[in-house]
Amino acid sequence: MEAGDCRYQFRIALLGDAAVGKTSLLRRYVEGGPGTPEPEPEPESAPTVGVEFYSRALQLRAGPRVKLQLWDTAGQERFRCITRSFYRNVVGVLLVFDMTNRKSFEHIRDWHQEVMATQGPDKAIFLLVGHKSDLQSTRCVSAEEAEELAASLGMAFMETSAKDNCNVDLAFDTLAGTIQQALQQGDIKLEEGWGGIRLIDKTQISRPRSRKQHAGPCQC
Ligand SMILES: Nc1nc2c(ncn2[C@@H]2O[C@H](COP(=O)(O)OP(=O)(O)OP(=O)(O)O)[C@@H](O)[C@H]2O)c(=O)[nH]1
Repeated sequence: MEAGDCRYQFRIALLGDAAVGKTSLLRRYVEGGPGTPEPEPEPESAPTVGVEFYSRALQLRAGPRVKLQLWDTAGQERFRCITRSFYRNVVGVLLVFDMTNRKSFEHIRDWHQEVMATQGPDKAIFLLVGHKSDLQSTRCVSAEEAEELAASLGMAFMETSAKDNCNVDLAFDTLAGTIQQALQQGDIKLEEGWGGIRLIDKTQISRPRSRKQHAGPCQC
């Protein structure tokens, strides 16, 4: 599906501690869409530097086609000055923790607070993601406590695995569907100068289905 067929662009960011699996989850989603071959495994997983961009077009079940512009942010603290500058212009956020890393779960409230402080309340739609669900034997966060946290922050919770390709499409599709619903109901509005949601110019030349760019070095 070409991005030129899409009516809206939704900007979505993945946030969470370093090494929780944000890049792997995103690559699995972008490269593992319908009709595409299985993604090549990463030769070695290098930490994200600043922010990297991907995109994928999606036909919403009850709505138009949308282009998801997906921002993979670095979890490392030293890149925070770059990643923070992107929060204001997102409409959707996947808050990702590693189910085998308790600290990454405990930091979810901080990540949520970071976005809320930048955006103001009621702007972004969040989804809490417990990642690496294939590692059940070393899991140290229960589904119940993750659901409790999600409910207290007003979002849904989902478990995913990039390794097993479990719930990967469902997580992104659910978030995009919730954004579309909020747009339809007027809970989120298209605003001049805000990049979270954009109407796509139909005269735009179609671009390749996915691409990756680097946002440049940290200026801290
Ligand atoms: N078992 C398992 N390992 C995973 C999964 N997803 C990612 N990993 C591993 O987790 C490690 C970190 O993955 P990344 O995708 O680089 O993590 P990240 O959150 O993007 O890290 P930063 O860029 O530093 O913020 C790598 O060794 C991956 O192979 C998964 O679903 N299951």
